[in-house]
Amino acid sequence: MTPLDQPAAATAEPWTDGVPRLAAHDLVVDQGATRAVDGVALELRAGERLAVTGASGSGKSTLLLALAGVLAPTSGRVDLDGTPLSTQGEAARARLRRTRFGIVFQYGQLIPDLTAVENVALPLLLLRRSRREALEAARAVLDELRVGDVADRRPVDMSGGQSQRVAIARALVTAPDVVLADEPTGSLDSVSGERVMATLLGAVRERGTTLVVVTHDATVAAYCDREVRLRDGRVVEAGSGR
Ligand SMILES: Nc1ncnc2c1ncn2[C@@H]1O[C@H](COP(=O)(O)OP(=O)(O)OP(=O)(O)O)[C@@H](O)[C@H]1O
Repeated sequence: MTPLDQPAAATAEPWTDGVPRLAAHDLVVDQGATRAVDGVALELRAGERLAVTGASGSGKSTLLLALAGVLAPTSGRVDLDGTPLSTQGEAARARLRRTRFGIVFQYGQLIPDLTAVENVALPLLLLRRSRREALEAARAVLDELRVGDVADRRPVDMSGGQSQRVAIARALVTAPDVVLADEPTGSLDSVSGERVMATLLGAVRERGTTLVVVTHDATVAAYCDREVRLRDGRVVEAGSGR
């Protein structure tokens, strides 16, 4: 079994300037008639890795989407480097999502008609990088995540673990400051899931990227710096992951 990444405490920087990379203040998010996130406060420094756990329906995915600025808060706010996302217009928020955030979903959500390398290059093409530059950068990240050999395959011809590595590569290719991952190994068996998670944890650690990962897996949570557990949209337990 591949061991998970080394604990991050040794490299975690102390607070330097007092401004967290990502912060939620009194965050409330309604989903239809449901108060999915109900007054969450969080502060994450650069390079910190947070696991969000909780039962199905406890608000984990909604919290993640609000942290990314995809879902607008009903009240409260999310700050990136001290600047509220909500004070930015939709176009500026969309640009922030493309440049500062990387998002990984449970089922990868790769575009089926594109090859792995084209899927990974896409965020760079959306940022108007040249096709050649984008494809080169995409191949480099695929190699790093040990899926360079499937670069020219379409998702249908990849295993679940390979697809998730490609999805992680797509989230990392723009060198985002924050990666948000929603059950990124939830569709995989435990051995394959652990390997993929080790890859993700190692890659963000190497880059000093802040990570918020929604997980049901206690092992994953244990290797993050911190864990918060949600119940009915509220943080019921917050503590060190280790
Ligand atoms: N689009 C929506 N419309 C209405 N209610 C929603 C919507 N999305 C989520 N909800 C409700 O909001 C609450 C939180 O859902 P959310 O998906 O954030 O939880 P979760 O912890 O991520 O669950 P899971 O582990 O099953 O993915 C649940 O009660 C859910 O039914």
